[in-house]
Amino acid sequence: MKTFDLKLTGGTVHLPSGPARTDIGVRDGRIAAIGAAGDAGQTIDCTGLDILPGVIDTQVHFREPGLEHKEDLESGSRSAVLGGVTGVFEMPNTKPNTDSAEAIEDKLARAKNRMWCDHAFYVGATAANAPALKDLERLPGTAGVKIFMGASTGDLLVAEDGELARVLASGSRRVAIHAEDEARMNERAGLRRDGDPSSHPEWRDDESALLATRRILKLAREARRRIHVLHITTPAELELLSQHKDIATCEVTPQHLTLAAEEAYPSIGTFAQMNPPIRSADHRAGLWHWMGQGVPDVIGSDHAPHTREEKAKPYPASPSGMPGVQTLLPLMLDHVHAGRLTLQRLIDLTSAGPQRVFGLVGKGRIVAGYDADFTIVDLKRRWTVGEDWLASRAGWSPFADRELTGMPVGTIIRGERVMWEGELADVAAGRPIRFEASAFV
Ligand SMILES: NC(=O)N[C@@H](CC(=O)O)C(=O)O
Repeated sequence: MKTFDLKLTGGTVHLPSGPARTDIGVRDGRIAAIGAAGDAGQTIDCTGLDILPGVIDTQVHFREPGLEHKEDLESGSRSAVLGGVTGVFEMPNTKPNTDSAEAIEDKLARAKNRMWCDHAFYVGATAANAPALKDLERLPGTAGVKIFMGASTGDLLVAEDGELARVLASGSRRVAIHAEDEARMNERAGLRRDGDPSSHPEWRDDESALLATRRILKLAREARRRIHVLHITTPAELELLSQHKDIATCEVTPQHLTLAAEEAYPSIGTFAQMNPPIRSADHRAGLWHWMGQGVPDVIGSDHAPHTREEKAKPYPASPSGMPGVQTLLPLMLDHVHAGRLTLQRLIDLTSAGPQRVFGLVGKGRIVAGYDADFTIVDLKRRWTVGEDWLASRAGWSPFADRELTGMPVGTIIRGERVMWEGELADVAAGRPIRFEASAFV
């Protein structure tokens, strides 16, 4: 019998202590040894490549059930592994909404043998299911509860303080929040200019986001509940969140770190429309400032696919959201190449950060005993994002034709080579992600 099932040799391995030129031995889907000698059933030569802990994207919308013309669990997760992502948390604004035990069980059944990466599903909060959330959030394969404070794609919405308090009082896990203030946005609806998506950030302005974040922080403190504020778009929110680290974590997205209103709306119009909106270059600079201060905990893609035909409708009939799970890591590697953040910080935001924030079992670090999840990258490769490379059913990306430096070459999940140089394995074998007991207290 061989010592290992799989051995990765010759690569630069990004351990919690820092990068090291060493071999990794994998047995039974787990990391069995770092640096030890031994023979293996299969060896992958990683010379010249960097081996990162598997990238975990904690915000994707894969649209199944009900909206499969935009995406499904198979196409969305194929897109994920092609982009080097080994695990995803999938959002509840499907049709029907994922807001019950039946809906979670249905998604888990659909995921079996069809999802390429490991996965967990959020349960959507509503005024009606608030009492049940304390049980729903404990179902195996559940990522926890998601609250939409402002209306976006779908009809999940919990906007009133009383309702929000009831949701926060039901359960103990960290709750993911879409923080935009519904009442303020309703008052400002007249600011939307027909046919002009550049009015999107004027309507859903800074204050709409800041007000919602301020409200949820207060309610979370009263309920003694931990929260995770998704897709932050304003420096003011990051400054505020920096003072509430004991109960609040937060996410930034590659698109808010990369795009700016001044260029995006004139060039791609409604295809740049998302919630919360792409804002000005000054906002983008502010997000990078707070990135440098270590405030964001995770980077999530908010992969939110809609078809070209849907996106081409005139604003504001056009839906909000853009695909992104496949370009998350490539864009961020390009930012590393440009010197905007270190590779070590990126690893923290995409692997160790999600592990810490959500309490994943055996994922997020290259440590003996952990799942053998690796994202293998060529930091020097210069390439152009081609539409034929994109696997999302949406079929487009705001980043198509962009020249980037740094590319995911391989995706290994629990010791299986799921993607190598753009080629997929024969079978999709993603499994539900498990969570530590500490995630529930
Ligand atoms: N981000 C978006 O603009 N859209 C998301 C919903 C959401 O997260 O707001 C979608 O599901 O389309």
